[in-house]
Amino acid sequence: MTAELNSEILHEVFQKRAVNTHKGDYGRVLLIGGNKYLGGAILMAASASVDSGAGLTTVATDATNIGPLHARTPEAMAIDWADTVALAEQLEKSDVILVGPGMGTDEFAVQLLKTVLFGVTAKQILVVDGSAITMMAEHNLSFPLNTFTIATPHQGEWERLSNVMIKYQEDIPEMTELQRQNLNIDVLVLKKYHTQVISNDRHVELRIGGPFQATGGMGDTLAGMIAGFVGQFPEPRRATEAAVYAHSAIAEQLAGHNWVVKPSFVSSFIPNFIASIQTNL
Ligand SMILES: NC(=O)C1=CN([C@@H]2O[C@H](COP(=O)(O)OP(=O)(O)OC[C@H]3O[C@@H](n4cnc5c(N)ncnc54)[C@H](OP(=O)(O)O)[C@@H]3O)[C@@H](O)[C@H]2O)[C@@H](O)CC1
Ligand SMILES: Nc1ncnc2c1ncn2[C@@H]1O[C@H](COP(=O)(O)OP(=O)(O)O)[C@@H](O)[C@H]1O
Ligand SMILES: [Mg+2]
Repeated sequence: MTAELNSEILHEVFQKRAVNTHKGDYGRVLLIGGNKYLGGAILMAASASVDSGAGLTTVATDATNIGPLHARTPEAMAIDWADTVALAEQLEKSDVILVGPGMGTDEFAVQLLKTVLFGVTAKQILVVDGSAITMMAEHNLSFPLNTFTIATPHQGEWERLSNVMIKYQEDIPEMTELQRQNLNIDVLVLKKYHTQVISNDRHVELRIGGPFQATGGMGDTLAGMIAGFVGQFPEPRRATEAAVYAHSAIAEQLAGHNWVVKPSFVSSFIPNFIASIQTNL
């Protein structure tokens, strides 16, 4: 049976920060996404990364999103994703790269995704979400072999990627695991009511959270949290599990007095949530 992902993961992953550290010790995170129409997705991922505690967050996005990003999250840096020189420089120096939120699936986005997939190295961690997953499926692209890769599809995206309808996979966890291996995904975050996190050493299921999270941008926020967590905490499998748990734990707390929990509201409570666990360490 699939084990439950519970709050123990937070105590396992969250670590006190040594006093003599600096921002370079907490992850250089590059977030790639947000076309002219879906800029909000990458803005939400950016605030989630910053609020998670990533040391440095940089966003590569359509030029139209840069002003709004700076107005909303001045802590994040930005480049125009059409600037190939700046993009190559950021791709090289980042520890964690998230690609996909609000990226769209046009020809420019396909080429940009290919640049990322071919450009990432063994020293980096790649998080693939949203439109990037859809493009991987539509264009039969492979996840990179030598880079630790985290994929965060919702059920619709997972069906596209795995080519098997969810209803045939639901009762056979081994089937999902086989697909994960075949696709060369190191951590699969299969998002739904009771999200599953599947990696080579364990398969866990989230049993918190609820329909108050069923609102656009909730997954973009989770993707930014995962990027921020794997950038600063060791062991990316466990850090991903902690992000998945914290994301829904915060939403559940806020749902006590909110009918729907806005994704940006979740982000704004991440520092408070981590501190509340930290004080118990
Ligand atoms: N503010 C912004 O900028 C926002 C930008 N966004 C960005 O938009 C891009 C497209 O992402 P997307 O998820 O919105 O659309 P898409 O890839 O077509 O998938 C939907 C299809 O899958 C199906 N489906 C089945 N199970 C499902 C499940 N558990 N959860 C969800 N869907 C499920 C679903 O079925 P149906 O609803 O018909 O039942 C439907 O057929 C992506 O880059 C994202 O980052 C959004 O985040 C919104 C806010
Ligand atoms: N009914 C629900 N119960 C628990 N979690 C949910 C529910 N509906 C959505 N979520 C969570 O919200 C997030 C939605 O992700 P996604 O569909 O990618 O959103 P978006 O792309 O709009 O940001 C996932 O983490 C998912 O598990
Ligand atoms: Mg999504």
